[in-house]
Amino acid sequence: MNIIVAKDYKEMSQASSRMIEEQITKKPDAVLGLATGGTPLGTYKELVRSYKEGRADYRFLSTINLDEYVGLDPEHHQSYCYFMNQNFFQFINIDKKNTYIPYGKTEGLEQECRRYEEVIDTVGPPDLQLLGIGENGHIGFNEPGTSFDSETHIVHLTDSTREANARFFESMEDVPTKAITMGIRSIMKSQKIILLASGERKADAIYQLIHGEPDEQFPASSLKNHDDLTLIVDEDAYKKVQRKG
Ligand SMILES: N[C@@H]1[C@@H](O)[C@H](O)[C@@H](COP(=O)(O)O)O[C@@H]1O
Repeated sequence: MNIIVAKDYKEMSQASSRMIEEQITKKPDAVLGLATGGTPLGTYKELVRSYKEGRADYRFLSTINLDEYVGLDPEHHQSYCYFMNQNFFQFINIDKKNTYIPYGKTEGLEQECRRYEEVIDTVGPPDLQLLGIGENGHIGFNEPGTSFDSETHIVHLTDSTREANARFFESMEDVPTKAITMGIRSIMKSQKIILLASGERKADAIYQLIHGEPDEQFPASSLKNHDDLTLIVDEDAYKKVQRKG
């Protein structure tokens, strides 16, 4: 595992966008695995800047997102589809038909999971997967206890994850209770993985990721079995590692 400790959120975002840009420069038709949440927003901002300044071209790029809420229309303001358009896709020259996000509004959820895993296997697997991390160690929406052998599946969100995401909704009742997520095995199919973490809120999770053994009770620890993992964290998220060594 490579670890890059950035001074703050901005430097963390710059370091991750640089790695993504290198990937696209090397392979313009690369496939990127993308994440939502607050953490990667700065990275998307930097990538938009690169496009505007003529340093990045996304014409041939494909993207595969990690997850989506069940029951939300893609146009819903809190859907991850909307998030990606609002924060990234609308500002760059990506071909929208090459952007993949699970469809959460379907009646046939199991079928949607199988379809999505096929997308990962045929369009992807991603050359590079960007990840955030939940305070309880979740990646995508893979909550503690998820099998390391899991592929795309439906999850019941834990109260702690719903609470952490409630800030984006009008009230806690509006936060969906289920989501479709790439599984741990699906995520591990990527060639390279970058995991981002910022802020003291993530310090315990980063400590456990670095020092713990792979354990299904802490989903991010599965990544320790990947041979090309880079953690990019800011000093606040790295605080506990630094303090305890
Ligand atoms: N499904 C997403 C995850 O992909 C994300 O990593 C996590 C952390 O979010 P944040 O980056 O806002 O802390 O939130 C959600 O649960």
